[in-house]
Amino acid sequence: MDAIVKSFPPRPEADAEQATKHYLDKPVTDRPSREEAEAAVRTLLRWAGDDPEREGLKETPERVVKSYQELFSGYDRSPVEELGRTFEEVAGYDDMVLVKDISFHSHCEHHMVPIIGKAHVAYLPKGKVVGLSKIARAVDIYARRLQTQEAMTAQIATAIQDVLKPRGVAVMIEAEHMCMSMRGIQKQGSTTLTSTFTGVFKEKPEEQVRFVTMVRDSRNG
Ligand SMILES: Nc1nc2c(ncn2[C@@H]2O[C@H](COP(=O)(O)OP(=O)(O)OP(=O)(O)O)[C@@H](O)[C@H]2O)c(=O)[nH]1
Ligand SMILES: [Zn+2]
Repeated sequence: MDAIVKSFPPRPEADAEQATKHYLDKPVTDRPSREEAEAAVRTLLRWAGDDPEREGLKETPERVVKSYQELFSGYDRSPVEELGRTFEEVAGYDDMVLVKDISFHSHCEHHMVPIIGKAHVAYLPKGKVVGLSKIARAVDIYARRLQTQEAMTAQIATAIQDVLKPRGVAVMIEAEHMCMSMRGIQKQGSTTLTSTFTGVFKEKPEEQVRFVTMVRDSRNG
């Protein structure tokens, strides 16, 4: 927790509770050196039963560490910062904004194998809107961390609710977990659906229905 607090200074106006939430938006841990990370990959290669010194694997630890930097780049980026760039000139538009079929690749925190899916994110604006790409960026940042689907769904909704303060947020994620298809129970093609609602979406079931219908309709169309 100390490392987290030090790494991400609070905005001056934030009170203590908000500030804690804000830090958690961008977790930071004490990182090993690149050399230590490469040594860990060599250990795993040996654990898998191969020889890290053979020609084809010589540069693999370096490649794996580089690819981890990309696959887990979400730890170095802040969804709150991305969502902070809002604008108000939308001619009074205050109905649902839905960004659907945002494809993502994540990794499950239990097995560190891929979760591949799509996120559908909607909000009901109150005064201000956010650039559409910023919603997809927020999804991407959370996806590029170790995740459970439930946590990722909640994190996206909370970030949009906290930063944009809209009348409500709806998030639905559908994903395939490779830890269920490649190993373990080995069920290919099963999809997990999660959804979460805040504000008006939470209070009014008809708004939830409208969200789900729009997600489905846009898919069929
Ligand atoms: N709720 C939830 N579970 C997940 C997610 N990703 C993976 N899991 C599950 O996490 C569980 C971990 O179960 P454990 O019994 O601790 O680990 P395991 O022996 O590898 O489990 P099996 O996958 O059943 O072989 C499994 O049931 C996975 O299917 C996720 O995003 N959400
Ligand atoms: Zn898993």
